[in-house]
Amino acid sequence: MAKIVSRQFSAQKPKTGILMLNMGGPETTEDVYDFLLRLFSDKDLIPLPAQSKLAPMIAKRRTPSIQTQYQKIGGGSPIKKWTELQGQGMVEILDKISPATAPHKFYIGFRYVHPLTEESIEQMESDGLQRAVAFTQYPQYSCSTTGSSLNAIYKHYKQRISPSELIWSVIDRWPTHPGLAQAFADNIRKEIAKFPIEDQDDVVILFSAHSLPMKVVNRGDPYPAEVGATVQRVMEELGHSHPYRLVWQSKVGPLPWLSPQTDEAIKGLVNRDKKNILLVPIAFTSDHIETLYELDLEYSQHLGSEVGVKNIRRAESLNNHPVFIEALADIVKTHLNSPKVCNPQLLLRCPMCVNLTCDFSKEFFASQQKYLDVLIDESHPQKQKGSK
Ligand SMILES: C=CC1=C(C)c2cc3[nH]c(cc4nc(cc5[nH]c(cc1n2)c(C)c5CCC(=O)O)C(CCC(=O)O)=C4C)c(C)c3C=C
Ligand code: FES
Ligand SMILES: [Fe+2]
Repeated sequence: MAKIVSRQFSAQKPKTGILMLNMGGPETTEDVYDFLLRLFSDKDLIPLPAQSKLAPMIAKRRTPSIQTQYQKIGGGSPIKKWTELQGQGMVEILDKISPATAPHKFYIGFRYVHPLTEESIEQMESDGLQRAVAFTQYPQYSCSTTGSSLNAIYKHYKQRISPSELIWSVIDRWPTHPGLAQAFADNIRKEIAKFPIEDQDDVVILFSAHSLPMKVVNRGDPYPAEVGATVQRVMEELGHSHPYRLVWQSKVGPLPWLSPQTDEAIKGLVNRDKKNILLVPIAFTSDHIETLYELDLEYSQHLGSEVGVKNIRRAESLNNHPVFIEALADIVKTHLNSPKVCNPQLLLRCPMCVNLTCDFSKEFFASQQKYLDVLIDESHPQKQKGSK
């Protein structure tokens, strides 16, 4: 369908909307069931037989234990608070460094809690933006995370009756952005400095990322390689000051997942007399249950003393690190300056993908290119006249 690209923008009205995509987490223990229900209903994350019947059963069964975990970290997930701070900081910088696309407004699009991606899209439509950027907050691309959020945008438009006025483009991954690596390196240096001085040279850096089922890895999911790329950039930034490993946490269910598991790696290192360990959550940018519960309580406190570590600490999550916020703004500015709706990498399906939604969703984003071309031509009238 044709879109009207020429519109007047007043100083107050946002011109560019940035939809910050993430999974989200329950704000209170009362929200846990709904969070789990949406998560287990997501066919792009966990395809289950008879999903609409099984999802409520599994969600119900898991709710009490997940509620206990959230209770132990203060009653809920802080992800919305951090995303709001990150978004606010990012648009303030963008208004300064990218005046041509200002005013910028950020929106939060969570997959499993409010504000849901679909709700924020409708808000963006009614705000009458000139263009909309889907900006994943997962630095590394997995079809189970960013892919699922992008599929949700496609599915929303597929069932939407009124015509859309938005021109969508996508920032789908940024695993090696220099600001991301610098912010991680800064938090690592600060945390190593908190080890007893005589132990600081002995520290092993254990980068820990959420694991993936081997079925997903073997389908050709890009996430493991991209997490590895982030680790390499961070280690370069640190001048390879310490030895390190990349390990995987939060396996769910009985099937094989990518390993070594973080808890087993801690045990294995201690058994090999490496007893000063720094844990670094590398695939999520703000605090969440895996950092605050799994890494801090389960591994650092309980497992650590059980297996006899000397010192075990965790690097702070990026949260509102100023270098990280600058990086978010820089990623968006570079994207807005580019004539492309997305990275060519987004348009390639996994070699073993059997999910047709991936195909349709990639087509949907690729189809936005013709509208973006018109918008770019309209914003550079001299270029249009001057050249052939
Ligand atoms: C980059 C991070 C993540 C990837 C990749 C990922 C893949 C993935 N996850 C599941 C299953 C579950 N994940 C659950 C929670 C959860 N997952 C991530 C991140 C990634 N998941 C986070 C940060 C969280 C916790 C949210 C929080 O508030 O901290 C859960 C629910 C919890 C539970 O029931 O144990 C499930 C289930 C799969 C199957 C998968 C890849 C296919
Ligand atoms: S599962 Fe990766 S593109 Fe479909
Ligand atoms: Fe997960």
